[in-house]
Amino acid sequence: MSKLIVTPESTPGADGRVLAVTPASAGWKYVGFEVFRLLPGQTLSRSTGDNEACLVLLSGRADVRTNREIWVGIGQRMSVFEKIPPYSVYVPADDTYEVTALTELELAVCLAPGTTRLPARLIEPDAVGVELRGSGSTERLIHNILPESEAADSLLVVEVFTPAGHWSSYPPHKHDRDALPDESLLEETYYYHVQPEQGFAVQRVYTDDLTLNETLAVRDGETVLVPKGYHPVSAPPGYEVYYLNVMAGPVRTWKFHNDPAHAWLMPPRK
Ligand SMILES: O=C(O)C[C@@H](O)[C@H](O)C(=O)CO
Repeated sequence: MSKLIVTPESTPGADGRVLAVTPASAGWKYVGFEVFRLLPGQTLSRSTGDNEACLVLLSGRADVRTNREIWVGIGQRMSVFEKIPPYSVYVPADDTYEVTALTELELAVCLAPGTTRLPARLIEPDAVGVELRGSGSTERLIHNILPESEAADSLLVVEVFTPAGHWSSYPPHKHDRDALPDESLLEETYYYHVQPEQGFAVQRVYTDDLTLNETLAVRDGETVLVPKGYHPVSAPPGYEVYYLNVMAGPVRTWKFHNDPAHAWLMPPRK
């Protein structure tokens, strides 16, 4: 198994956690990522410490409380494949959160260093930027949950639906050099769901010199680490692919560089 794939636990821990990526486990500096599966009535309580957090209700409904705020009965979709934007909660560093599941809940906790103390806030579905990107067999649906136009210290969070037989994160691009204004350095995680769930996605992660050159078959519930390099994704015919991306780095901006070999595939800018 590739070191870039993180597999979930088959049984959740006592706190409901099925998957965890930390900077230490990934061998990088900024991005942390966890997935919890909570049963109705189960509560997850955490302090954010030095990190800011974006809690994404992937599926199910919950009450969410922070030090100063409470949101009751949030969440709408019961499967990511309903393809409606999710409810999310931004929690700054030095705060706490308590999530009580009202239904079965799949919760993603996206983490990165918090430097200021922005107020905690609810990100409602209406505030999520919905975008159709690409055309033909590269058309995919994007939900910009926490883009750089919205306040946060480090985190960028986006979810992508790739129809069966389509490609996304395509043409291949990378963001692994702190060389603004041309390119930003962002670590990235990809958390996958596949429908039907026996399917798989294919993701290639490679650098120009091919010292990193992996082609991964990724299953439902797995996470791919993208520490550097280009990282295109393909959804096989018959299998719809969902992923949630978390990105963070020294500067909170997404400036990517296309693989020059394939940049000709980029649609001309209008
Ligand atoms: O365009 C897409 O299909 C999604 C990607 O941009 C993805 O969010 C990513 O690779 C970000 O670097």
